[in-house]
Amino acid sequence: MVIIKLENIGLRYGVGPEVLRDVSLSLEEGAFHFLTGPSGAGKSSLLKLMYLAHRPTRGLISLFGNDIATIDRHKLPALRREVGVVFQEFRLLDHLSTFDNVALPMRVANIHEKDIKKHVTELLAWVGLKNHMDARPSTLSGGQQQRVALARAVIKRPRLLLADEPTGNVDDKLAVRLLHLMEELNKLGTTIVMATHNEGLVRQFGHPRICIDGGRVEQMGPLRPARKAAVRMEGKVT
Ligand SMILES: Nc1ncnc2c1ncn2[C@@H]1O[C@H](COP(=O)(O)OP(=O)(O)OP(=O)(O)O)[C@@H](O)[C@H]1O
Repeated sequence: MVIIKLENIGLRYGVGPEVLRDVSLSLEEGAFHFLTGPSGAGKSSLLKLMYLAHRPTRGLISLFGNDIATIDRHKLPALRREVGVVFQEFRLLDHLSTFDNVALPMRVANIHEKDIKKHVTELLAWVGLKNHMDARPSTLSGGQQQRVALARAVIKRPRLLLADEPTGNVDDKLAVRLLHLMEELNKLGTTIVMATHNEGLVRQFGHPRICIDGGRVEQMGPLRPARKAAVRMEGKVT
């Protein structure tokens, strides 16, 4: 199944120049792609389009088989809830603790508190934040906040994960650990697009890349998953 499809997309901010031009791509369920390209190339803009945070100036987007231009606006929040997203600026809620930030998507989905406690505690331990569960995000380091943002994005095991440099603020060892977490999620069926400047990680994990330069997709590896997409299963992420 095609998870997201972009056809001849153009995007401009206000009256500025087009920052994305003639972008067409289609991602199959279970794919894992690195999104690479120089600073200012349009990686964040592309991820925000895929999250439906921006509307394209031209072209078509279809998410989980729904044409975004014609879909009933009331259905958009439900679609977005199937997408996990890590923004460069994290967007954590500072009036909530680390635990409550990560628990939020599960609470919105009315999951039982007992299950929330179990899953959130396990996931925060996995990302090395066991001792910071009660901390407010503003008291954490940049790398710690980034891990909270990633944990929040994956806790409900989204169908699609869009991660904008999710390892940009952590050391290499932790970056590899976070990549392993994303690989586990991918094996369980989540389609992943991860923007990164870290060529070492791209080489080590070897997923095909979507390379963007000057707003154009320059080069792409195979868009189908390298291995058979795993069936979605119940259970925990870690
Ligand atoms: N909100 C905005 N308003 C106007 N222009 C914007 C806005 N956001 C991004 N741009 C412009 O769009 C272009 C692409 O920016 P984008 O942030 O998508 O690049 P990027 O590849 O993610 O860069 P980086 O690797 O530095 O994060 C840049 O020229 C940038 O100045």
